[in-house]
Amino acid sequence: MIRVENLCAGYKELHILFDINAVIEKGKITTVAGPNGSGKSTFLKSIFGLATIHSGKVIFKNRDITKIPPHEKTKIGMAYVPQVDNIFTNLTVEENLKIAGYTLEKKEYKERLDLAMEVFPEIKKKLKQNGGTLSGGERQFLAIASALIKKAELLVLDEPTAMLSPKLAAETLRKITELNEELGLTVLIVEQNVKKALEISDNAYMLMNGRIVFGGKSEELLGHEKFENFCIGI
Ligand SMILES: Nc1ncnc2c1ncn2[C@@H]1O[C@H](COP(=O)(O)OP(=O)(O)OP(=O)(O)O)[C@@H](O)[C@H]1O
Repeated sequence: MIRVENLCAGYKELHILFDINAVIEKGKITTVAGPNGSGKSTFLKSIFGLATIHSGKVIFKNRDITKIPPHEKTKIGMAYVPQVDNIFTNLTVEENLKIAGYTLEKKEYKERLDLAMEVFPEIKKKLKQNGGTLSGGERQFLAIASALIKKAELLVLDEPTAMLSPKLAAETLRKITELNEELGLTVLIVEQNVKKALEISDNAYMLMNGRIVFGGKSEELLGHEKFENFCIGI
């Protein structure tokens, strides 16, 4: 679904990622692991158009999207859910969902809304509540529900369980698996809880100092003799 070719990226003149080559397979969950500051979030931002690409390419569904701005990317099936600032806190839950579906016909919006509420019943109970009053987990759910309404095919999630209790973190990862298995969504995830993320994912990349040091099956990374070494600092 995504092919990243010889990507060098960062922030303005700052270089963070070096010569990244990666494939995000359609219908699979891919985890990006690596120590703090290794460039995981920058990798996601580069794909979504929120970092500076110095050279290389990002191909999405066989189309070169390297220079396409983020709002255009949402229209072609990509959704990026950052850790914070992922919803409109001054609007109600219902208004957030309506904004997500503003380009849809009424009937289609209703169908997408029903689907999103089926996956996230927690949100259905809070439609009239202001987004700002939701818990961290509920905000994640609302952000992902909004992506579902927008008919996202690729969900890019940056630390979706950060600051959640272990129980809610497990529930969030379970929902992500459900979206992948039942709705066929492709998922690219950076997760602080790297072992748990690898357990639900198919493929994995490990970044160190802005370079890929491992790319392959998640189980291979989990069983890698150097895995614990890799993870020092995570
Ligand atoms: N907006 C920005 N402007 C300049 N530098 C940035 C910006 N965002 C991140 N960086 C720098 O880029 C480097 C990589 O950061 P990034 O957030 O991609 O790492 P990470 O692997 O996701 O880290 P963590 O696990 O701690 O979230 C860090 O040195 C960070 O300080």
